[in-house]
Amino acid sequence: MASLSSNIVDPAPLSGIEGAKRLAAWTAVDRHIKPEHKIIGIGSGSTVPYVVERIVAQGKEVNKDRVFLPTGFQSKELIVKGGLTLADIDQYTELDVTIDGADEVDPELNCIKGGGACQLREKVLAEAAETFIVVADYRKNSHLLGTAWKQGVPIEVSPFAYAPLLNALLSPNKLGAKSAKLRMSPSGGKAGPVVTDNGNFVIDAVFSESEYKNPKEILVKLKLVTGVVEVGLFCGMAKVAYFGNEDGSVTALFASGRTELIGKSEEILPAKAQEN
Ligand SMILES: O=C[C@H](O)[C@H](O)[C@H](O)COP(=O)(O)O
Repeated sequence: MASLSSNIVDPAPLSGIEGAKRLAAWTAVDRHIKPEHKIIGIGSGSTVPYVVERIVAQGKEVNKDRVFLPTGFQSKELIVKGGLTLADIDQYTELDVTIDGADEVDPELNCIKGGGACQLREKVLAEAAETFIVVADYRKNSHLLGTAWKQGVPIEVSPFAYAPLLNALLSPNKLGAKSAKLRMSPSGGKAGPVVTDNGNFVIDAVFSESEYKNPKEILVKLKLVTGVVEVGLFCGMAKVAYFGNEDGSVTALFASGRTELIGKSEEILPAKAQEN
């Protein structure tokens, strides 16, 4: 198998949270995007640009035979601007690898996703991939969902069904969320609710600690509600989650329960070399 590291050029160093995101993203790309991988899913959020950056750095030669599937408008832009070949799930129904960010990840690799309202397409590309990898900074590495990400589970809902869903979430004898609200556009944006890439609304619902201990149960009960398009709980999907740490190391959590601490720099940031 050809090595890719000789094509990789180091950009300017980054520190803090951004540095941690980049470490996680680069480690995931170095370990999981190999020359034989031709159909690749690109997730959404602020960590994923570093994924694309590292893939682009693998060079034109290896990327010319690959196609990249986006999970939304943002990743589509990243793919196009990176000079990579854009494709869609209706052309390629089976992917080699999908790499995506997460809002929070528990020790069993259950994830809350959808902080950027992309969970539907993200889940489709995660499910269709042979390998689904999560990348995040250390703040997302959590012992229990709902402790680091407090704004709730993002639920994409058909606009027609949002009011009854909100009512059911807030009713103790129905879905019994602790709180739930329709996600609104931030001030200065469009007045009114956030509208997803699929034309739907998002409700963020907070659940109790005991419920977060069984995220799959929350997922199943929400998915049975008519009008719910997708729930931002990814259970039993990721093979590995990489968390960039403040000290320049990366923690890898595997679906098997194994944890690996990947040491600083040399392995992760290969020496400057020639780009194609
Ligand atoms: O809808 C958005 C996605 O699920 C993101 O992957 C998630 O919000 C994590 O984003 P970030 O990398 O910005 O923390």
